[in-house]
Amino acid sequence: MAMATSTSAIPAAEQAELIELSKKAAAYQAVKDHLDPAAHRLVGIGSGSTVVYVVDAIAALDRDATSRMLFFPTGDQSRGLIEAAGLPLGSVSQLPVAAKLDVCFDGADEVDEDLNLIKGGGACLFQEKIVATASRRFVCVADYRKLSPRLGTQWKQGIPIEVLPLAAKRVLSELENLGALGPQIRQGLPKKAGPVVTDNSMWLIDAPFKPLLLPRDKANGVQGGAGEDGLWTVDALADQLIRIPGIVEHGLFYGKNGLEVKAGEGGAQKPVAAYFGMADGSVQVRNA
Ligand SMILES: O=C(CO)[C@H](O)[C@H](O)COP(=O)(O)O
Repeated sequence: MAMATSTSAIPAAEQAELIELSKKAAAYQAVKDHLDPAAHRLVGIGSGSTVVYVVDAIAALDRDATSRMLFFPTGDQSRGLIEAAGLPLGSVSQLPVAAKLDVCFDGADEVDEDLNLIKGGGACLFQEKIVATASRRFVCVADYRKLSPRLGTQWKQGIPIEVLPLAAKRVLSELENLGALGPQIRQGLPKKAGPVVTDNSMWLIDAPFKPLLLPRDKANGVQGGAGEDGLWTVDALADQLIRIPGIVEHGLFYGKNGLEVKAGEGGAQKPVAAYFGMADGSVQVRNA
């Protein structure tokens, strides 16, 4: 089982620099391996700090090729990145349902052994899910801190859940009933007083759960998985969350990836590959 490399003995400033370098390495490698300038036309651009390097890597490619492409953002931040890089801007609202993006690149807060993800730490997840499911291939870019055996092991602040503001309190109780450990409405302080408001004018709840199981854990005799004692498999919890009235979308990306769905079948949320920049400067790739 691959584990995050420990850097705890390194001074904070050096650690921050290592993290930036690792994000950059992952992003450049992912773009090199998965964006085909000769063939690809429609490209999704996710949100977060690692995606900044994805856009840098794309902007450094041959302009004749990238000017023939359209780049689809997952929110206000990525729209700004695409525009600042002078790349052609698309809009998912104008993309026919039958049309697929060739590839999309996005970050994650945590990635498990089966490439299930937690996303939404940067308050974007709903449009990210739309873009991921609209793409043939979703490629995840991250640094070594995101590598995890099971979701909820490294990322302790909880699963980000986008909610309709008027339903937020009811959703908090429903989450507690499912076993969430102290779910909270995300607050904007120190930069904004009151709840964080998403690009879709919603609020966010961060809902910590015990680490989420994979189907094989149950087969291997681990108890729980369907909510018993607050223990869930990723799929069972994700299916349960989306049934709660007031939850617009949650930050679990799970189920199938773009290579697993049949032609005409949609709904692939998982990446086909995840690129992790490591503390030693290398890039580790987890393929589906
Ligand atoms: O889901 C996201 C935004 O809501 C990001 O992809 C996720 O938070 C990772 O961000 P970063 O690349 O800054 O670590």
